[in-house]
Amino acid sequence: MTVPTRPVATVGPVKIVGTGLLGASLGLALRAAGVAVQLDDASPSALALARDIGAGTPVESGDPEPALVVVAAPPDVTAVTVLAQLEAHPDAVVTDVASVKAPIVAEVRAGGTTGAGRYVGSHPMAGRERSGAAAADGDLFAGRPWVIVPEDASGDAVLAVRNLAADVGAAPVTLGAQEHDDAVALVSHLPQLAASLVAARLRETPEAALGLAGQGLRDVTRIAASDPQLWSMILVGNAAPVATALREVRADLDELITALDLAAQHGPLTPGAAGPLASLVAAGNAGAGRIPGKHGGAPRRYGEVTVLIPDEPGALGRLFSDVGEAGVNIEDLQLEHSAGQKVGLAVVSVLPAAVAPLEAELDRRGWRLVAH
Ligand SMILES: NC(=O)C1=CN([C@@H]2O[C@H](COP(=O)(O)OP(=O)(O)OC[C@H]3O[C@@H](n4cnc5c(N)ncnc54)[C@H](O)[C@@H]3O)[C@@H](O)[C@H]2O)C=CC1
Ligand SMILES: O=C(O)C(=O)Cc1ccc(O)cc1
Repeated sequence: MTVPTRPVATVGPVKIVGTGLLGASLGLALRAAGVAVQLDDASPSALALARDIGAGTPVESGDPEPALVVVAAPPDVTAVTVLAQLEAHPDAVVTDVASVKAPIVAEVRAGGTTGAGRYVGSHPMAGRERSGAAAADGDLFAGRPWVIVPEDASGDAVLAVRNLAADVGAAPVTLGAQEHDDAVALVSHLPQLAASLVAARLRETPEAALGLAGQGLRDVTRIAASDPQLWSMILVGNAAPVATALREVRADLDELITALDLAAQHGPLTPGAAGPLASLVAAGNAGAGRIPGKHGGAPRRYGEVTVLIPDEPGALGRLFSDVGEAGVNIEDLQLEHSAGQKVGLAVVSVLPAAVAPLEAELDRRGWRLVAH
């Protein structure tokens, strides 16, 4: 049995319906906190995988009634699943974690259930570009905001969902449903489309050009690997705010294209060519500087140590063993290797406090470190 490491306010059992990335990550986090977790999924194989990674136990008839049900299914089936769970568990609080809130809150309300006061919409602002329990991570929610949308819910129901968020290390933030959807259009949905738009241009880019790609392209396109089906549901679910954001981008794009056409036709020093470009890059500086955590805001979860890896058998194994002997745990690893290069880069994510000692130890052992 998992031994809880800190006091937990969540009263179990917690039933998780939808045991993919979000559901299984939540199950892992709750199990680690010592809370009983029941799992349910429309897909038997998804359910079995979540069970096998330790996210909880598949629900069975005769199980104790859950105190809290978390619906972590795709957005298009979320409202109907919430309504079914409110009916199936008349004393339970029911929440969901879908990435859009206004249409789901409206559909639950329109469902005419007597249990609407037990429903609290929510959205952990934590995820990744992969789906399914295989990508689950019990630390996914640590330090991340978790939006709570009380609307018509009772105070007790809201408290249960706030406790859930806090117990898995997230920071509860209260918002109205539309307020949430307007905000995520800008901070989550527009970035997804921007990444996809840039990455889509690469389909026919010559390989020789792709071989020149550096960290900039990788940074901008990381989330282009997201699940198309999930994201199409999210985007149509938040259509009006996303369309508004895209129109604003289109106005900026039109200005940039006009300036570039001027430069292309009349030379780079043509009046009116450079100004709009500099303005846009400066506006980007100002916007990026406001992102919490990037420049002096909330701390990042991990620090990074970047090491040059010679392209020879066993080099990576040697690095792992040296990191292990330095007493440091590798939290994540990214490998960058350009075609035809004799070296690659290993970006090793470690706890922030381990960065400096690890760099010193790897340097002492002869590794070439790359400064950020
Ligand atoms: N992927 C991400 O980064 C984030 C996703 N979300 C939200 O979390 C929810 C789940 O997303 P993921 O875990 O990424 O998706 P996923 O694809 O990894 O998992 C979804 C699971 O729901 C199951 N499912 C589908 N229909 C069902 C139904 N009718 N009843 C029960 N289970 C059903 C699927 O079999 C699958 O196992 C979505 O609503 C999404 O908007 C929220 C924050 C981040
Ligand atoms: O990977 C990232 O940077 C994310 O921001 C993940 C994410 C995806 C979807 C959400 O609804 C919330 C968070």
